[in-house]
Amino acid sequence: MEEVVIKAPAKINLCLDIKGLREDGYHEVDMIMQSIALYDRLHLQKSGDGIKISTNSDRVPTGRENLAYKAAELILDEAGLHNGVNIHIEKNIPVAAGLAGGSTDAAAVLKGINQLYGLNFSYNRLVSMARKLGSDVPFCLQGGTARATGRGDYLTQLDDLQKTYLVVVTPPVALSTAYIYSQYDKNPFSGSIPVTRFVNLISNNKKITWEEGWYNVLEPVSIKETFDIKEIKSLLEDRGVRLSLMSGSGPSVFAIVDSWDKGCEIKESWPRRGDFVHPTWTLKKEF
Ligand SMILES: C[C@](O)(CO)[C@H](O)COP(=O)(O)OP(=O)(O)OC[C@H]1O[C@@H](n2ccc(N)nc2=O)[C@H](O)[C@@H]1O
Ligand SMILES: Nc1ncnc2c1ncn2[C@@H]1O[C@H](COP(=O)(O)OP(=O)(O)OP(=O)(O)O)[C@@H](O)[C@H]1O
Repeated sequence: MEEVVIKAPAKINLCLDIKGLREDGYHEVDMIMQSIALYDRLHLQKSGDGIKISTNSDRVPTGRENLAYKAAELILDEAGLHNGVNIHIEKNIPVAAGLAGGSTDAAAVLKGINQLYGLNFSYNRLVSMARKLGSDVPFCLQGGTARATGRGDYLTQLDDLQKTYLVVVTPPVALSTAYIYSQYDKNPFSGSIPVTRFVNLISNNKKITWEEGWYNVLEPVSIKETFDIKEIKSLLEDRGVRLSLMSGSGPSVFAIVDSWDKGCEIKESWPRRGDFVHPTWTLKKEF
């Protein structure tokens, strides 16, 4: 095989709680993650000399800072291979938007190089590489619906949801995950999110029924940084959605809608010109 093309889906956080600060400086989280049908597409090609990144986006670095580059370097090194790879990232996921764009590209590179060079690394071996690359990368490797604890890298796979339609809205502002977590510490959430209850509800119903209490504790922090989030939430609620929530460290906001058509209707009538409005749906797990 000389070339592979891998789809790299975005994720949303259906809820996100923070339990405290860990000794390693990261936050202990408890969240439910969901992969969605909004994809980057990675084209991987064998090459003799080094790792090269190209992309259609002017927001994505093409050097060592790219998480896809780091993933390629790591897996080639673990395999003891001196060969290289050319990676073209067709970027569709908004950047620095709370949708794990970089993390999913990294996960796709691990899978892609495993296939391209026939390395036969086990899933568990890929997970341990994913952990080294970032907290969201292990989830991006498996997809579907999962509870994530620890740094976000300790996963409990949940049953797949029934196909659920969503709309994701991203304003044209980037938020740094590290900055949002650091701001959170100045005013931490005093309550607690009943994540176990939500996990049980999802497992019993195979869908999200949006009872009281679904929340992302980073949302008020990011709202302070950018008023767009509040405006988007109120526009979504005006359009009849039951609940809208910020994903990850933001600024993307998502809402469940009854049908694909409803998502398209929201997109077509969206009044804020600079926003990225994406009707989409939940995905099932990959591994
Ligand atoms: C906000 C989320 O996207 C929710 O899924 C994740 O928690 C962030 O995951 P990520 O982007 O893969 O994060 P990493 O690349 O591991 O870390 C970026 C920075 O975010 C902060 N960070 C991240 C994860 C975590 N559990 N606690 C943290 O405090 C740290 O300052 C870290 O330096
Ligand atoms: N392959 C990549 N795609 C997008 N951004 C990348 C990539 N590699 C490195 N980056 C850098 O990472 C930063 C964060 O981008 P990314 O899209 O991963 O954020 P995010 O979706 O908020 O992440 P998360 O939801 O995991 O916190 C960007 O500002 C960009 O400079």
